[in-house]
Amino acid sequence: MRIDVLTIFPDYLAPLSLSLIGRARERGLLDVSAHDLRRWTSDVHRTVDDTPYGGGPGMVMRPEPWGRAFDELVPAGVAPPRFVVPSPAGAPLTQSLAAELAAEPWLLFGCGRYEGIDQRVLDDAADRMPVTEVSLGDVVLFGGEVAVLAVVEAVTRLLPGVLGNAESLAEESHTGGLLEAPVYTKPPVWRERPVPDVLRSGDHGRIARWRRDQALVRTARRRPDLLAALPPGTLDATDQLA
Ligand SMILES: Nc1ncccc1[N+](=O)[O-]
Repeated sequence: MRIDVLTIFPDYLAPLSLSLIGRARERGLLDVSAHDLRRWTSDVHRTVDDTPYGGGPGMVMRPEPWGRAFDELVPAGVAPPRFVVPSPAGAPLTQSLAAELAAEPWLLFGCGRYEGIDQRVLDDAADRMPVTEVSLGDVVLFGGEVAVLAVVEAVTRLLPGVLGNAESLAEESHTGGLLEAPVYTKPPVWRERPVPDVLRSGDHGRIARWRRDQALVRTARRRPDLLAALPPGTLDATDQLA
């Protein structure tokens, strides 16, 4: 997968060189480039923003640098990327959206700053590539960079070969629609708190049942909305929600 990020703070994307993502890049599974949007400015002050038409606080990102960046990065005649723009006005980032993005060969991320990006940038982009505005949550951040780190992590860990142990993909929260069960490791007792006996019983049937029950209870308590959204038939007669 090829990933390009347009930002005025390329250093914000430095964490993409660390850990699993860094190793995936070294192994050629990922090609990640952060581009300083100011590279496509044309004035001595390398201006990227201006005051909003119609008044209002703050500044808006001007369209010209974005347009020049698209012209260079996405020339006519090449299969275009999917343009992903983190924004509080975007669709919620979910595991299923991450899986959808993980199927794309090329993602171009646009990091908004200030009060946002001139709408004509998104309109111009939509003329040449699919555009997806995505939100990390109903909270306002300073800009899109932190959200890009989160989206890139959610997407790239789904790519074949990036995670060492494919097992962990199967047993995690939000994959089966439920929150995952609590996890334990050594020591068997810590500050007089024992690990639940069932987990040390070696009885894999009982362990799977216990984990499912814990996941159901947790989901019912913390995220009843997820329970309501479960596809029909997910819960069976053996599932207890209390
Ligand atoms: N919530 C956000 N605030 C600013 C920029 C991007 C955001 N987001 O969620 O992707």
